Amino acid sequence: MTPILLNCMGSEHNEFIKQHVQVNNPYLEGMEEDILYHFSLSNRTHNLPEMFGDIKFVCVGGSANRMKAFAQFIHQELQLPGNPKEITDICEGTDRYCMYKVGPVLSISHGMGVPSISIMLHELIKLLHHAQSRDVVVFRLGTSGGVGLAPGTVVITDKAVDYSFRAQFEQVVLGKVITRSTELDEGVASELLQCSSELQNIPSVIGNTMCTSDFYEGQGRLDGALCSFSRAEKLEYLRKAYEAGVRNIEMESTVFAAMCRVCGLKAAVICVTLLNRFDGDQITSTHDVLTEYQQRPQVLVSHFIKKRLGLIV
Ligand SMILES: O=P(O)(O)O[C@H]1O[C@H](CO)[C@@H](O)[C@H]1O
Ligand SMILES: O=c1cc[nH]c(=O)[nH]1
Repeated sequence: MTPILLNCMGSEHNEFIKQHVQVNNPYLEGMEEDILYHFSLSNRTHNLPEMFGDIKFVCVGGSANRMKAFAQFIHQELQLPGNPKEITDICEGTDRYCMYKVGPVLSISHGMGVPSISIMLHELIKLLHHAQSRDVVVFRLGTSGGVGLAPGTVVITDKAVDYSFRAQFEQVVLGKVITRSTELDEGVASELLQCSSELQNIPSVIGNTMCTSDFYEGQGRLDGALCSFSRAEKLEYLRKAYEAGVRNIEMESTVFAAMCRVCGLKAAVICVTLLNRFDGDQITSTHDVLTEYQQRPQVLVSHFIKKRLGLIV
């Protein structure tokens, strides 16, 4: 039964709603088969409860290589049997996204930008629903441009905000704009900050994250193929963003927060900053430095998962 239809049916049902993933679409119920096209999976051809029913943590990030590396890393961290190098891509039937399952952890890539992550999230949320997964926490592990922070700082998002610093995501549906809230789970964010204080070399802050639909002009960069503003205008916009609590800029957080929230999934965004945007636009750190920065959100979330699983106190 689709939880959303049970909304007014008493406390037992409310408990069911809290734990399960709530797809928000009455038409799904009547479909004989649901093909998750971009994952190359279907609820008829695959036993989704058997494959994914035990998932408790989903980690998503833009790059396929990063999410494979994360899957191998968490395999080692959880000391699971088998060779982490031999983990296979569940979505190998498509080259849109990659997906690895490591015990109770799912690691998935989502590409760059709101349209790419939103397609992935529709299919992920339906997958978790078909699999009857319960009590799932979803993390976005990403990279970002810092606003007034030293490169390498990990930002745990308080609110995901749009270009006007509003905690909302606008989606055009049938020619009309639908606005959804982008607030994330406060408890998970503070648990993550606590985890960072227990680790060495993961400088972390809680702050707002601005989500844009472009890396260059959309983030106020002066180094794109097009630039329609002055250096002074760029710095003024970043100053206003800083005053509104923005500490980093990336390209997926608002739709990620909005979709997880509507579907009853606890979610967090953890992005490392690659540069301080007050100092420049080009990413000049060496490959090795950038690789180490990108591991920081992974180390933080691994600590969180191990604590939640009771593997460390
Ligand atoms: O590092 P990822 O997760 O891809 O995230 C950030 O990096 C990409 C831009 O380089 C955008 O997708 C942005 O959100
Ligand atoms: O400046 C940056 C760096 C990484 N990702 C972004 O979206 N912006």
